[in-house]
Amino acid sequence: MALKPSAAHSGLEFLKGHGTLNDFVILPDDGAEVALDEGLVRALCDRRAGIGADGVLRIATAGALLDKGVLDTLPNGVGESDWFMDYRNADGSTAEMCGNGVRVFAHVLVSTGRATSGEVRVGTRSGLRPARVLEQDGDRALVRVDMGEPRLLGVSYARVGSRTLAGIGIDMGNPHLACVVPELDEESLRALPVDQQPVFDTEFFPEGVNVEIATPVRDGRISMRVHERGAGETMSCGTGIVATAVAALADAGSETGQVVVQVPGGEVVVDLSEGGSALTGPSVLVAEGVFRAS
Ligand SMILES: N[C@@H](CCC[C@H](N)C(=O)O)C(=O)O
Repeated sequence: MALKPSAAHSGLEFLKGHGTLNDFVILPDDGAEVALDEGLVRALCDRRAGIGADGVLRIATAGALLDKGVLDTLPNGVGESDWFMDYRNADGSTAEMCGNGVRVFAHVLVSTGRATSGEVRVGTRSGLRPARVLEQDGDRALVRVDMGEPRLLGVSYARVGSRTLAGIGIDMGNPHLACVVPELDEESLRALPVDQQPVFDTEFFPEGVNVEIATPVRDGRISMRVHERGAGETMSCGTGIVATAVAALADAGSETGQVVVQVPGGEVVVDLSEGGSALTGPSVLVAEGVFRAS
């Protein structure tokens, strides 16, 4: 796709893409000219009246977002000339990070000529997340993202349907409760009402939380579902996948290693090293057009 940076016009140029079916409207808005308020994000993400997505990824330089007051300060490691992934959940709320989003964002930067292949510097509200497009065949790519150090917050609980599940709170830049359930298999995971908002400890997670439920590690693999803050159940969540890989490996007595994570939207690979993590998975661009904002 060869969408040019957006210019002032009556509609909004957009791209649509997904990473393991976690789908995004991408707004090329290099100079941060668009007033991306809650109403516009909701309209874009509306699956009937809009384009439909779990979230919006605005492409702008960090410097432009700073000038326009969207950012108060430059997050850790991010320079003014870096491309910044201004992420919004479908309900219009802002989130610090989106792992699948960074894969799609880096793919778009390379495919629109904003970045060359090699290491792509992606600014996020939780700091710099370098990404590398490992393979690209037009609208399909395989992208690896340096996801930073997962930070353990302690044990908490979520109520999902009639079950109370213990999990580990993990900060991936954004908050997660990763529940690895000992006796769970793929069939019983499918039966859980993950589409309903889980009840969680609001004192432990005052800013809300993304809740993941997963099977234990078997042959280096886990299966996971997620209820995302600000979006409901999604088919995949990159930050949640890394958090859950951390919890699943801890459950198996390890801190480092590789875990293949199966989510409803596909499969990704997590590599955990001392003090770091990486997420490798697909990015697919499916459409481009003009949104007629009313
Ligand atoms: N789907 C994302 C996470 C998006 C943000 C999340 N809903 C939050 O509010 O923290 C991912 O791939 O990481």
